[in-house]
Amino acid sequence: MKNLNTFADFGLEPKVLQAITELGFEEATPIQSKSIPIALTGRDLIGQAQTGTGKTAAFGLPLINKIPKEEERIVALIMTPTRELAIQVAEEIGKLARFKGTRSLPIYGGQDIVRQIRALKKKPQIIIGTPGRLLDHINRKTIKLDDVQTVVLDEADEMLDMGFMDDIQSILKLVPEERQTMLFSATMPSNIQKLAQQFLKNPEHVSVIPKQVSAPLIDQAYIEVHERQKFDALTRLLDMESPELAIVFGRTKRRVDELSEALQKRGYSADGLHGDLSQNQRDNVMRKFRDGSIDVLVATDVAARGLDVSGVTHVVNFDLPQDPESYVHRIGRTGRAGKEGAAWSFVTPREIDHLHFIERITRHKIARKPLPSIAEAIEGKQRITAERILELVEAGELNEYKGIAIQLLEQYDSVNLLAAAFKLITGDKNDRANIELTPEEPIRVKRRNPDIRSSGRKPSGYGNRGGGGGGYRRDNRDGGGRGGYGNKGGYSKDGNRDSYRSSDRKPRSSNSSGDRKPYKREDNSSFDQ
Ligand SMILES: Nc1ncnc2c1ncn2[C@@H]1O[C@H](COP(=O)(O)OP(=O)(O)OP(=O)(O)O)[C@@H](O)[C@H]1O
Ligand SMILES: [Mg+2]
Repeated sequence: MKNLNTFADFGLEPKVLQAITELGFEEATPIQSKSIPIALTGRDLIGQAQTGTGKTAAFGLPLINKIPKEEERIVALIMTPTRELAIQVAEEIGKLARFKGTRSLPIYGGQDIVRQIRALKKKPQIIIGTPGRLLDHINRKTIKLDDVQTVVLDEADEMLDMGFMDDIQSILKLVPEERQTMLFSATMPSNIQKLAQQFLKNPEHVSVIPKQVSAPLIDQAYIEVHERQKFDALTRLLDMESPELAIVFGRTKRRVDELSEALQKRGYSADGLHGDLSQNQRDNVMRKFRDGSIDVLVATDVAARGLDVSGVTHVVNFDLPQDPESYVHRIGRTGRAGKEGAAWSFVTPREIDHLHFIERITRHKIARKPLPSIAEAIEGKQRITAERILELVEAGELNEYKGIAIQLLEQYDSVNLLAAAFKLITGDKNDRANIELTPEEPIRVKRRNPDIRSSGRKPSGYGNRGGGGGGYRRDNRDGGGRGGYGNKGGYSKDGNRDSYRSSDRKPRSSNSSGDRKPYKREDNSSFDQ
């Protein structure tokens, strides 16, 4: 995150600078130093920068700076694709606005609407919301957008994707034409340009994506496994690597449920997140993950975009994602704000082509690593246990336990005693717990025209992706993750984005069989700058 600019260079108000200092931001990140001056002029903006590089503050700071304290109307609107992201962005805005006192409010589906209406009476200046619930309030006339001067679409490519398009159009129609509109994401498929033409006026493009689109501090690896080996591979990996916090992505809701239950059975502190849970459950899981009371979050793509949880050292793609974008965003939950991270993907033999496709589009070679051995897993567990024991020794406060230790040491030698203690702590009583996951179909890329190559820096791909065949059986998916090729969608209107079969869904394609329309990335430049 090296940059020449300090925040003081932008002419931000002292109270805004004070918040920045308080948060410990020393230098502006490249996307911040490039986009803040432009955003402050009021120009429209399309901002692209790698995951975890501070895009939230890049749009948040100019907003906060611009809004007069005495403003009583809603003058800014930020839209996000998921509820968790709306909550998080609202929190970050809240921190940045702490000294200035700018009032912001998250508005998302699943939360008591009466409570939201009450909060809206306190005259927030910035609303951060998911499209469905925003529309709900607009229809009830509890939110009025007549005075909105700035609109931000966070995760713009996701937001502008088909599932949300109609809602966003309806919302933006109600915002005065004389406004500033900004789009941000780490990935900007080229079709976003066309969509941006509808919503933006002569936007400035700010891109700080170097050659590779995924964040540079993420060590990316894959393990070739058969479907039935995946669970053991995961537990060995978790044991070997002992992550501080890990996010494990599964393809469907059923997968996430089964996997988080199986991990719990084996003694891991894990829980699942997907769109079929109640908002209360979702909030609880996120709270537990953020405060470290669970170490492993198992999630569908609902957690792929934007989430910023410090301490996430590992991301595991238990199932490969369909889209390279999704891969970039999923692994971007680690390696944030200058920290390092590790991303592991499980790839079944039939998915190797798909992995190469992801490599090609993201312009990054993913290293192949062997399946961790049982010995490595045991060694990892012992290492982490030893570290924890030593931490306890350093911390002292062991008086209550010293009596028994002394007694035992009178009878047995210390090596045997410690070894037995290790066996007790690390030996898995539940190793034999019978775990059977419902198998998922492999993701398959239909053979593409062999002529297709990267031309210059343009990756090949989307336009030629197979639409027919392959994919997974949709009925089998239990509504999780993304649709097959023809249907990237999977949002309900309230940002509950993986509830695929929500009744209010507007599927893009009426075909439900293998003959789906290919997911339309107009050309191949999805990671173009
Ligand atoms: N200038 C800065 N210096 C240090 N840390 C920063 C700075 N700006 C932002 N951060 C922190 O970096 C983390 C990542 O920021 P943020 O969530 O905005 O990333 P992002 O670019 O939006 O990522 P994603 O594409 O995944 O949404 C946050 O914890 C944020 O507080
Ligand atoms: Mg973000």
